[in-house]
Amino acid sequence: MTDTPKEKRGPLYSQADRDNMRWFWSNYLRKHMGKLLIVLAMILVQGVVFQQFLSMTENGLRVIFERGTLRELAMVCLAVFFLFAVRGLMSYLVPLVTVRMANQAIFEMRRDMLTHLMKLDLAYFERTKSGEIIQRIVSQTQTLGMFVGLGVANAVRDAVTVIIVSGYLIYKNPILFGTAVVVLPFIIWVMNYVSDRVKQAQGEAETAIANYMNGIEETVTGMRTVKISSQEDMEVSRLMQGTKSIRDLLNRVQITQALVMPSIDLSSAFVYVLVIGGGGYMVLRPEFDVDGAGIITFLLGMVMVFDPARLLAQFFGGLQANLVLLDRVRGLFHQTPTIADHAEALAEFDTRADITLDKVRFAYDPEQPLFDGLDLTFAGGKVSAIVGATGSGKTTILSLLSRLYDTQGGEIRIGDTPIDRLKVGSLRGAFSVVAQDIVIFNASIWDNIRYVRPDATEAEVWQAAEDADIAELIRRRGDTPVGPKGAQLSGGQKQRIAIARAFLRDAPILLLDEATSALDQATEERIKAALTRLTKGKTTIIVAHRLSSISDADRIFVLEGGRLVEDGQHDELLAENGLYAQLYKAQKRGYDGR
Ligand SMILES: Nc1ncnc2c1ncn2[C@@H]1O[C@H](COP(=O)(O)OP(=O)(O)OP(=O)(O)O)[C@@H](O)[C@H]1O
Repeated sequence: MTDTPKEKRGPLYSQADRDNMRWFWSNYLRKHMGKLLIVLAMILVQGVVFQQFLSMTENGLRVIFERGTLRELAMVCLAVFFLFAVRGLMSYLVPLVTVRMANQAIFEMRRDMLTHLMKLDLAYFERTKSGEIIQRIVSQTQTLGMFVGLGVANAVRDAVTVIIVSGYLIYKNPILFGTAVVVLPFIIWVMNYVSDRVKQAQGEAETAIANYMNGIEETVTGMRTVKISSQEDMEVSRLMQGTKSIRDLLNRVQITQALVMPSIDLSSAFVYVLVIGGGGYMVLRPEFDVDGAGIITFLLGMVMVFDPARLLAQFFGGLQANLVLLDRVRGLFHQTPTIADHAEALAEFDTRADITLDKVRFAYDPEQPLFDGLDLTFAGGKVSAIVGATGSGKTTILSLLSRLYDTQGGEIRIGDTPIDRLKVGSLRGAFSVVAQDIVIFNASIWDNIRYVRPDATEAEVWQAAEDADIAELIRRRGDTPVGPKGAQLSGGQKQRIAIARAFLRDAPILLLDEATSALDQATEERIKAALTRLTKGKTTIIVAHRLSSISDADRIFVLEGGRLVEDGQHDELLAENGLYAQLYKAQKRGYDGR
């Protein structure tokens, strides 16, 4: 899973890249236009400082070589010092503004990402690796922020310096400058080559890192299985494959980027030779009217152009990598939820009404439909149970009721209202759920229970904890967090937290999916009385394998391979002598040891 497939190489500055930059600009930067203009002004001052420095140096050299006095020389030195002090001040002020601006942009982008993430369908999280999501929100946004905050500001400063100083050099000696520019096509070619390769390698590196993070997460969270099966060495070698491909990819990115500097150095050496040779020739030939001070200053100017040009070239290499990141980050916003509020969605509905599945069609995998026209009605205010072999679709029915997935045909109604005409929040607010896969956060048991109703009073939380028979454990553990995913708790303790949540939430529709399967008989008996109180007057749907625990349900639905094969009360179903009776007898034999 840590293999990194070779990705298709996209064009440089593609339409998508331009769209992404426009998106970033209009959402996160344009609002800081005022500050950006101030930054630009400061950057212009920095460029002008260099031009002034050149002009003063030329004058200073003439003072030295020709007619100068010590006083004049001192004045030139003072002025140069002043100029660089101004440039230094700007170098401090520019990041002061840009860094805050970029961090604010990243802050807002993360806020938008998290908000958007919460809206996405459950299906998105089932097909997307968590490492990929974490990487987008944590490291890719961070790198982008640093790039925007410092990288772009420096690049603008360097570009301004190159333009102003080049402009000045063209003005002073267009022939010599024209000679120097011959290296430009070579530099552009190198830059394109590097950018192209960086873009592809960066894309592959990001995918490899996402897989890697996911692999580590799987290993760490599955450590119990790893240890019991003595697979530590296999896990190390599996993760080392990812470690290796990241090393190789980063080598590729960075070694390619390292091509930039020597090519610029080579070009600058070429240009300096041209300037010294060509300039020297001009000084020696009277028809050019150029003196030594002019040539030395020109050479100094070229040095001052090449240094920022080098950084600028490096910036364009980095820009490709960051465009890849921007594309990944924005990719999250391209994911759209399908389960969302209808334009005229209702907030109020009769939560005690019957719940009807009417010709429901649903498939996780289009090739293998699970329900193909399922009809059944859960009576409002009564206890219904769904039984059937594993994989027959029991949990899926519960998921469809609360719109964790949408049906692909037919409809589900509460009373007369189809559930997709209700506000998703109102619909889900009507459910208390004890699910099979209980999610426990690394907080105290108390906080874990209160999670489903943060406004509950202390007394209400204690009451729910007492009802679920977990209060004693809370008293013993106090505020100690329960470990990642509740690792320090037993299965039964986790289940009791989930039951306490259902008590605390006290919503009108109760879904219990194998809610007491991990409890010992004595604890189950203790909780059962409280659960019976809880279900009073509520529409309750219970999924259970242990048929003895649902024998007093008002109605039992028996599923087989996504089809409803029987329904009725316990005694009726036994009398029918069908699938339910078979399952019941098989379990009874199992318990009796016969
Ligand atoms: N998120 C999912 N993505 C793809 N397939 C799924 C998903 N969840 C369940 N399935 C498949 O759908 C079928 C029904 O699953 P479901 O969990 O509803 O069965 P169940 O009757 O509740 O089983 P169990 O008694 O084992 O809990 C199974 O074949 C399962 O593999």
